[in-house]
Amino acid sequence: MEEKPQVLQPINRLERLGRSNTSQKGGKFSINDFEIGRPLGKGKFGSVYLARTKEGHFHAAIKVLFKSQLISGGVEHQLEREIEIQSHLHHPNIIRLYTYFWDAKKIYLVLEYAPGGEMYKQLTIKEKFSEPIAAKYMYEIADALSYCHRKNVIHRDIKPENLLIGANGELKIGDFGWSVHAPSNKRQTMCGTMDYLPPEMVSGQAHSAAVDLWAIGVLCFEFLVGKPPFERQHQAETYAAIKEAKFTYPEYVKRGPRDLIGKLLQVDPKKRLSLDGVMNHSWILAMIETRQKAEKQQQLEKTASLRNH
Ligand SMILES: Nc1ncnc2c1ncn2[C@@H]1O[C@H](COP(=O)(O)OP(=O)(O)OP(=O)(O)O)[C@@H](O)[C@H]1O
Repeated sequence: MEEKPQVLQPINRLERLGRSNTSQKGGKFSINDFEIGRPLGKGKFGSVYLARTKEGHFHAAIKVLFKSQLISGGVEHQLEREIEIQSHLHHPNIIRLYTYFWDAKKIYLVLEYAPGGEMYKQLTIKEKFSEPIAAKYMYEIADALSYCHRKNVIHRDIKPENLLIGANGELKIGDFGWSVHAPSNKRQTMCGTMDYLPPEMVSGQAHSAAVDLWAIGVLCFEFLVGKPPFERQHQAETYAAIKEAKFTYPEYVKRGPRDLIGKLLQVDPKKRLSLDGVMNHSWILAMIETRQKAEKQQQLEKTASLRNH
């Protein structure tokens, strides 16, 4: 009997992509189970489309990757790890990977759809976030990473480009391409932006889950200022600044966030504030309370204006 696609089952058993490369078709579903909608974006190895299951009309984002491009880019193992890790993570601030399947040429990842789009785009439009919004995002990412670390998963590539926004405006970690199971003794060379690399990775030393603590310190700064703290004209200058955690705050950054960022951007990984410490930081708690009060007030005003009409 054919599987009904309305309830998407998470992956139970990861089939090696190496093997899938030789099989014509595989997985519980096929692309024929979906109606494909508008493109949501394009990555290095393929495109992402809005989609819904033909049965049950369940919305999802389908990432279509070309096997030939994955192979020529030498990233099959990275994808395999991304699938293996992401399929086991179930958290409100992490994009779910529901399932995947493949045909002769392509691999399809069926992902939770994030209607708010890219965090990076929002930050570009708004230039910088208000303190209550930045603090809410910081709480959410700390909560998601705390869940990952408990499962011995280190993300290693936290930056606005890898974050999406959910239906209720919540932060969602959307990309696990560089994540690993801890502990990782590997020296890693990474491509892309260097702005989020911690001192221990810049120096080519072994690293731990504390790399994610450094990255959310950089993220908090970028949320509030609109650019990362170690951005310099030349890469060598960025490296030098990272190694000494040397950066300055614009005047308008207040004491509360300075305290949090300073406690995360510690050169010694052992000295960095824990994720629990982030979630219980006085500035985060105060900002969340401010936001909740403002939302309550808005709700009251809305109810009152409805009553007056
Ligand atoms: N789950 C999703 N919900 C909504 N939009 C998404 C989702 N996943 C990806 N997108 C959109 O599709 C774009 C491409 O995603 P993809 O993960 O392929 O590439 P990327 O991570 O942005 O780039 P790269 O391939 O260079 O790492 C994203 O930038 C985003 O705009």
